[in-house]
Amino acid sequence: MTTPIDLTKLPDYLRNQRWFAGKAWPIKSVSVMDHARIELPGGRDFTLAVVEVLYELGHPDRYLLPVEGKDDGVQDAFEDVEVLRALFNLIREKRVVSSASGKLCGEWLDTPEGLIALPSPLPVRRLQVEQSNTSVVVAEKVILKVIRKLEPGINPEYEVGRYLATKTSFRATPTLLGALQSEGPAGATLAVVHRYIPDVTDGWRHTLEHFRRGARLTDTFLGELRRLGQRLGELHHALGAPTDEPAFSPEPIHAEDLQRWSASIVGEMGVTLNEASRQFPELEGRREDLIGYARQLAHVPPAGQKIRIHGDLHLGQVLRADGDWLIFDFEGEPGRSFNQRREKYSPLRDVAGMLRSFDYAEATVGLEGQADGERLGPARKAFLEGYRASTRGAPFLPSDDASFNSMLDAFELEKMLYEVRYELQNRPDWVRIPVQALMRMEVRK
Ligand SMILES: Nc1ncnc2c1ncn2[C@@H]1O[C@H](COP(=O)(O)OP(=O)(O)O)[C@@H](O)[C@H]1O
Ligand SMILES: O=P(O)(O)O[C@H]1O[C@H](CO)[C@@H](O[C@H]2O[C@H](CO)[C@@H](O)[C@H](O)[C@H]2O)[C@H](O)[C@H]1O
Repeated sequence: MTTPIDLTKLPDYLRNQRWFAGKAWPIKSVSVMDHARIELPGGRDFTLAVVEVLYELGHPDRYLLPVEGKDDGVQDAFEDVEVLRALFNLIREKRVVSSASGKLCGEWLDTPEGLIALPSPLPVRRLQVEQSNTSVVVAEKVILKVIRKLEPGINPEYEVGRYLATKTSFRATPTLLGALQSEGPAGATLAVVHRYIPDVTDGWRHTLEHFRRGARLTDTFLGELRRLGQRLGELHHALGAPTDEPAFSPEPIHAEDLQRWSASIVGEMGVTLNEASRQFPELEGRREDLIGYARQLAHVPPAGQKIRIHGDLHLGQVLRADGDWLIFDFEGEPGRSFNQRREKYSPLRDVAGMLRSFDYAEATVGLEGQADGERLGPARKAFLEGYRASTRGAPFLPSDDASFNSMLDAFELEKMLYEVRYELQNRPDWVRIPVQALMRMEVRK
């Protein structure tokens, strides 16, 4: 199978794409790992290729490259909605297409939600949001997300979505309906399909709206945050239930886990403070206290379970629809490998992620000029009340408050360090938000 891709043009082409994450590094070479030709109506076709980008330094990256057969250079085939429609049909019809070194497999789940009636011809519209992937809404009922930057291994968004849809009754999420997988040496999840939720707003925008209203949060909004905590508790019950699927079966937290997590936070602290303290020298003065904080985790009496978790929970990962919350995007933290993201952890890591998000919301309205008020404390309290009420007695949590709080503090610290690294790389103007949180952190007695 020959590919119509002109490899000499690819480095320049890639550097000009919004979704290409390697803009800062000189490219050594680009090669096609696998490619498949997919037919379109009217005798046309397009090529779906997996390309590997080698840099002069560092690890190679893989990208999904959809190209239409043009002579005048590389043309992104996703500009053509017919191409996205064809990909969706491939998934919906569970088709298998041979590729140069493997195959592409469309998968549609045999669940009640999968029995969705769709009109013909299929109306397809692009999602009007800034994103690194490419999403389209099909018939206002489903959303197809084609993934641009590919990671080898099992994609947790697919794996967790599939598990929730087929093995649990948790439905406070846009249900996974299907996926496109490539099999062979370039094996990866290329696309996922979920139920589309109309008229949603994300939790980040919704929370900012409330934080902007004044010094105090309304009882109604605090009730909503209690409900958010409850929904997270329900997610953890679903992910923490006994199962014979090894990837999801809960495991006891041992002293070695706590020591490993503690050591990992100490290691991340070293890397993060070295990177950040050039810009924020005041952080150096906090290094010892913060290390002490991370070390406390190693001395928590082992209790509770490690389970699969959301892994990157924040207000942007929850949707508000019909007066309730949906939790979505189970991809995990983009800075970690799929294998790291698929590890089991204490569910308190998700709780910590959401608590950090309230701090971001408070800092954001502060930067906008909103006067200090009584927002952050009550928001945290309401969310934690909801979470604790729905997880009372759950085997995945430590039963005593002291352990619960020490673990939560350590995971909040871990998230702050991650955020410093994330912001340094992506939004330098925002680094001060997690840096100020690190400066404020107090050791709980
Ligand atoms: N099932 C859905 N229903 C409605 N809107 C959605 C759904 N999934 C995602 N969105 C919207 O699309 C945006 C981007 O989705 P996301 O899966 O986070 O893409 P990416 O991984 O490319 O950032 C979300 O912030 C949300 O506004
Ligand atoms: O791309 P993802 O949504 O998976 O997550 C990454 O980007 C997030 C920013 O969009 C980042 O979240 C941080 O900023 C949020 C406000 O924009 C805030 O609500 C979060 O608490 C804060 O962590 C996330 O960490 C990163 O993984």
